Amino acid sequence: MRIHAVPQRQGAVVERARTLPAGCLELSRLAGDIAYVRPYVVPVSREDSPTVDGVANRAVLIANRTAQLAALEAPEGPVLTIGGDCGSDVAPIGVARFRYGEGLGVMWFDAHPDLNTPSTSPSGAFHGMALRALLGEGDPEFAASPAVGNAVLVGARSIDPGEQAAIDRGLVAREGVPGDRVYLHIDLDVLDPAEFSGATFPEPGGLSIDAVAAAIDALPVPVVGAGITECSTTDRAEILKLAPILEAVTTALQRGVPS
Ligand SMILES: NC(=[NH2+])NCCC[C@H](N)C(=O)O
Repeated sequence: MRIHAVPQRQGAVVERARTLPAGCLELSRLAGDIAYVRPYVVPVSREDSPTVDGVANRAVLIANRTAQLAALEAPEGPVLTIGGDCGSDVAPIGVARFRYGEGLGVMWFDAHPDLNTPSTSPSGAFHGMALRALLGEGDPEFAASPAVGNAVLVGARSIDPGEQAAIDRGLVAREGVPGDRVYLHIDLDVLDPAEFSGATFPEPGGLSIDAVAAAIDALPVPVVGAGITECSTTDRAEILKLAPILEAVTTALQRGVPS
């Protein structure tokens, strides 16, 4: 397997996002130690760019995607992406959708559904639009084509009105396993901030680290890719708490896909 560290912060606009790049690098080191893989750091921009068409830092995000797509050309798989904001998981999931076809489903472990469009977003932050883009909607520049057909939200508890409307019309499910092969997207804000305090956009409540690891261990279908995003802390003790999740994810990825 490969580990791609994507120290992108421009998809988040909160102050705490300033430390996302450093948190990404620290978390990717631990992931590398656990998986015995040297992380590849994708050369994303450290700059900002203006809000265009309702998306903050839009030009920078497009440039960052080009760097990610170049890294995703590597033939060895599967890939564990360590973000960065949740927008850093859009390119790898889009590539997985191409590679694995319609049966690919996405499990979106996140306190937020990330189902905004530029017109419903309260912030202009692309990380809040990431899943909507993967489902083929929102800003056409980012809308996946082919789109992901099936996604399940896990742990969502801070939902904007435009996101609720998308859920109500059945764009995503709230339980079950979304396909015969799955991509795991794990925004660390899915966790209870009382246990892990290092996420960029924490929300009260949430899942325990052990519950997330157990849910991954119990998946009945192959895991073809994964992303762990929104780590804004460099506190070693805090990051070490995440080891059970990294173990579960790397074990699932290394198990591979039966041919
Ligand atoms: N993956 C995340 N941390 N998303 C935060 C999104 C917050 C809010 N819903 C927004 O669109 O701005």
